Amino acid sequence: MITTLTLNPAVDKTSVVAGLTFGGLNRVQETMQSPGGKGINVSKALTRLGTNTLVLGISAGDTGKWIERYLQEKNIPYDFVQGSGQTRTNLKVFDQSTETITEFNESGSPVDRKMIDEIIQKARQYAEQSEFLVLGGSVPAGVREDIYSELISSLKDKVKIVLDADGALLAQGIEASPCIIKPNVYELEKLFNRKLESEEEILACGKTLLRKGIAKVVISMGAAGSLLVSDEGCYKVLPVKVPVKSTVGAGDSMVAGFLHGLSRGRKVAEALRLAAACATAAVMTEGSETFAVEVLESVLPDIQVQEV
Ligand SMILES: Nc1ncnc2c1ncn2[C@@H]1O[C@H](COP(=O)(O)OP(=O)(O)OP(=O)(O)O)[C@@H](O)[C@H]1O
Ligand SMILES: O=P(O)(O)OC[C@@]1(O)O[C@H](CO)[C@@H](O)[C@@H]1O
Repeated sequence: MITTLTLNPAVDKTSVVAGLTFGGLNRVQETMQSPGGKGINVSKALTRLGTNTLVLGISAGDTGKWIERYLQEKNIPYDFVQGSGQTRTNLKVFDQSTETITEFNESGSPVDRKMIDEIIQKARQYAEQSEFLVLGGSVPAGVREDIYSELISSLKDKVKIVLDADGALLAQGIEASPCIIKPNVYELEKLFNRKLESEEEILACGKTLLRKGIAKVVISMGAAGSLLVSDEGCYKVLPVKVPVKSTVGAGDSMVAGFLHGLSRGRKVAEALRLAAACATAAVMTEGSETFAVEVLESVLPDIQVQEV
C-alpha cells in the first residue's frame, strides 16, 4: 500500500477562459471541480493505476465533506483528522489562447498542535503497513515548517518517505533525508538559491542532494521533460509535445507513476518512463482530474528515456 499525507487539501476549482484579461471582466466558459492537494492527487492517480493507496490528511467543514464523498465514490480509502473552518478552495484559471494556467491557492484554515499530533499518530499507525509514505504540499497556518522533517526523522526507519514540497518545508525536510523527492526546477532554484540555466547545472544539484542521503531525486521541468538523479543512475526524459488542457497535478501524477513502477519491481528508468507518461496524460486532461488509462496507454510509446 502507498499512503499519502495531505495536511492542506483543497477543492480545486478550474475555470476556463478564452483569453485571460488582467484588470477586466473574464467570461468563464466552463468550470470544473475536483479534490486536490498533492497527496490526494497522488492517491487518485495510484488508484487509476491499480495500486492500493490510503489518503491521510486534515478535512474541515462542507468542502472537506465534499472531498470525503468524492473519495468514497471512487473507493479511495481515507482517514482524516477533522479540522476547524473549511478545507480551502484553490482557483485555477486556464487560458485557452496561451494554454497556460494561473493559480490562486488559499492558505487553508489554521490547524492546532493537537490536530498535528493526531495526524502524526495516524501516519505512524499506517507506516508499517505501507511501502511508501508520500508527504505532499503546503501546510496550513499554525503548522511549523519543520513538520515534514519531524515526520521523516521519526518514520523513515519504518517506511520509504517521498517528499514533494516547496520552500522551507522542502529545505528542512531534505535535512532529514527522505528516500525520494520530486522538486520542479523552480523549487530546486529556490533550494539552491540560484538560477539553473542548463541540464548540467540541474544534474549537479541533484547529485548534491544524493550526497545528503536521498536515494532518488526526480526533477520535473514542465514542458522540457524531466530528469532523474538516483543511486541507480541518472536518466532524462525527452520532452513530448501534446495539447495542454491543464498542468495542475502533472507533478503528482508523475510521483504516482514513479512509485507505481517501483512498487511493481521495475528498474528506475522504466519507473521514470511510466512517471513521465502519467504526467503527460495528466497534462492532456482538463482541470486537476487524473488521467484516463487509455490516454496513458496512448502516450506511453512516445516517452523516450536516455541515460545521462
Ligand atoms: N506544457 C507541458 N507539455 C508537456 N508535458 C508537460 C507540460 N507541463 C508539464 N508536463 C509534464 O508533466 C511533468 C510535471 O510537470 P511540472 O514540472 O510542471 O510539475 P509540477 O510543477 O510539480 O506540477 P504540480 O505541482 O502542478 O503537480 C513534466 O516533467 C512533464 O512530463
Ligand atoms: O498550495 P500547495 O499545497 O503547495 O499546492 C496545492 C495544489 O496547487 O497542488 C496540487 C497540484 O499539485 C493541486 O491539486 C492543489 O491545488
